[in-house]
Amino acid sequence: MHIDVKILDPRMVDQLPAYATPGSAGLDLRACIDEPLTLEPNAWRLVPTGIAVWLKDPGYAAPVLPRSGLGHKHGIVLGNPVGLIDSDYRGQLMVSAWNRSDTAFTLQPMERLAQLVIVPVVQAQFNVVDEFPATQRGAGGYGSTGKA
Ligand SMILES: O=c1ccn([C@H]2C[C@H](O)[C@@H](COP(=O)(O)OP(=O)(O)OP(=O)(O)O)O2)c(=O)[nH]1
Ligand SMILES: [Mg+2]
Repeated sequence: MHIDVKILDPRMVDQLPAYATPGSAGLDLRACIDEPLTLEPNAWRLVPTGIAVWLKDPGYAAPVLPRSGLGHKHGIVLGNPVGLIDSDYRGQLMVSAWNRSDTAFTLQPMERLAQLVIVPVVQAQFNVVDEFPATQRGAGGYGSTGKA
């Protein structure tokens, strides 16, 4: 699949999003900031990535997810826990970086901050009905099937 990308920050010219390994699902997004950005405990900031993508086809979308290293080791996750890029969005990809830890963290310019995953999407049509057919689960949830 080919996706149109616009380079909004010249530093991204030779750093286009790329799969780090042949089996990678995520494309790392970089923090296109001019100087180091310190996120105090529980602070969050909207960080530009220097690129825009146009997915174009409503059959695709792109969740923005945290990187596990930053999230687990440093508490740097996303302010909107998962970002979602619509197929018709034409603006710069932005990452809401949230320091959920109790230690300040300094983000370096061009550091890989989050990852973009391109996924298929189904846009549903809704039929309004009065009843659903019975199923084994019914309305059970929240652990209704037990623990073991
Ligand atoms: O982490 C994110 C989340 C969203 N977006 C952009 C792309 C997305 O298509 C658009 C709108 O996002 P969303 O629908 O999640 O936000 P909203 O609060 O519902 O805004 P809107 O009313 O513009 O849809 O913002 C980002 O750049 N980064
Ligand atoms: Mg929206």
